[in-house]
Amino acid sequence: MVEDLRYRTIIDKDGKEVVYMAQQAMIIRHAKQVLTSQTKVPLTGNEMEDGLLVIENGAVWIEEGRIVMVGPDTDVWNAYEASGKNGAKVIDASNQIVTPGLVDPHTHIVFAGSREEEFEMRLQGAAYMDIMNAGGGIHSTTRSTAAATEAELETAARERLDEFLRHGVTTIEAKSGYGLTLENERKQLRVAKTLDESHPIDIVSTFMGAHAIPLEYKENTDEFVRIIIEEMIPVVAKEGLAVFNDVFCEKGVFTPEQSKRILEAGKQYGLVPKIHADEIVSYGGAELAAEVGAISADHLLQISDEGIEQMAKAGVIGVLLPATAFFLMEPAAKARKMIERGVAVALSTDRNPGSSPTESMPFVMNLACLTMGMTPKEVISAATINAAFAIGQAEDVGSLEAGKKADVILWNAPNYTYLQYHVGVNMVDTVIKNGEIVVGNRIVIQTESFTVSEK
Ligand SMILES: N=CN[C@@H](CCC(=O)O)C(=O)O
Ligand SMILES: [Zn+2]
Repeated sequence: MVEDLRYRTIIDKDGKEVVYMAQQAMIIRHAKQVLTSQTKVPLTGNEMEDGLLVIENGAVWIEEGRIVMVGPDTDVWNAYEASGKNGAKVIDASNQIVTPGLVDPHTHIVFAGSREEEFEMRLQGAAYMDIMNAGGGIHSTTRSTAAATEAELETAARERLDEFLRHGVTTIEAKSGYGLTLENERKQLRVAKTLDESHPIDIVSTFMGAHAIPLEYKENTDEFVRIIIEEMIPVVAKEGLAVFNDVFCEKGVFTPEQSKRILEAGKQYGLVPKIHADEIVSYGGAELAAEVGAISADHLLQISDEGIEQMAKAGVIGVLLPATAFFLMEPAAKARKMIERGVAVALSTDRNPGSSPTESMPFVMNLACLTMGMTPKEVISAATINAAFAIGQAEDVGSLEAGKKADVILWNAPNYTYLQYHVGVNMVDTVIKNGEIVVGNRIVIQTESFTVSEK
């Protein structure tokens, strides 16, 4: 059957299919507030607060999947009328706020199984690392992922992506790391690639063969490091399966010295370093991130003062994962200290089956305020533009600026503070990806005779 490109089918919140007519322009009008930023570099210090622009009674003009103009409603509407065009689909956002599509810069979404039994063990006092060292944790998910077919992994990850989308995320990073053999790492990365090509969410892939030391290499960890460097990285890079190379630099996993070798080897093949740093103990991961020129260092629950200084100096983005700290019942990262000392902070779910089984960036944003003392404005900067910088996508996403992808979220909230204050609910009303409504069932006012009909 030939697809009729004049029509688009979307799934509304009740799971009902709605058909609407696709057309060139879309204008979101009368938003209570449009939140965006305009910057060529990650926002740091006071700029995380002041760099977030609040346009009262704002509008966004979209054409062919890109943003044409953002500003006060009258300015945008006058410019549209002056352009001599008509036929735009107009969305009334008068009870809503509008933000860029959220960016999640740290996820592990391609895996099989779940680990609720470990959750129960932890509730009874077991430690996350002890469970892993006893052959559970990451090893347990590695076993279930090895047993799953590519199609099964794709189905499971697609459901997670749908949940992300319903929570306002339009771009994510996805790591491998539940393979730990070349074949199984490639399997995960191929699934991420397929999903990037077939799901509305854009996916940027990270190779993370250095996620755990397989049990059979426990006594000879350097041999596994050699395999990653000599056998995995060259193939993954050659096949174009990843942009970034990540290491779990942690006591009992990869030492800073091994992590450095793996990250430097990735650089030789064009893979940009990222690091899981200072999560459980202070281990020099932040300092290493600065030394190797990592784009980001993530977790940072136990970062040292020296690590903060060096990350700020080297321009390494700190990706903070407050849902992970919350779920592991650990003290939150010191976001205030990092922001005050000049580290650009981004936020992420860290979606994975062991330490953060959530697809909700709004929940992460709530936690960032409540457990790390970030302000509502800082939180939006961290979940949009700084998150986009943390995965090298800021030229295209992370803010509502002319020329960028039209990834836009309409929230059922009267102002940006309410978004953080109304805790634990999903206030996403509409998700627009590349100029198309992909979540939501909007009342659309037509400026011409276009129709919206239900199947
Ligand atoms: N800490 C290391 N890796 C993941 C958890 C992976 C898992 O437990 O399955 C993280 O970022 O939290
Ligand atoms: Zn992680």
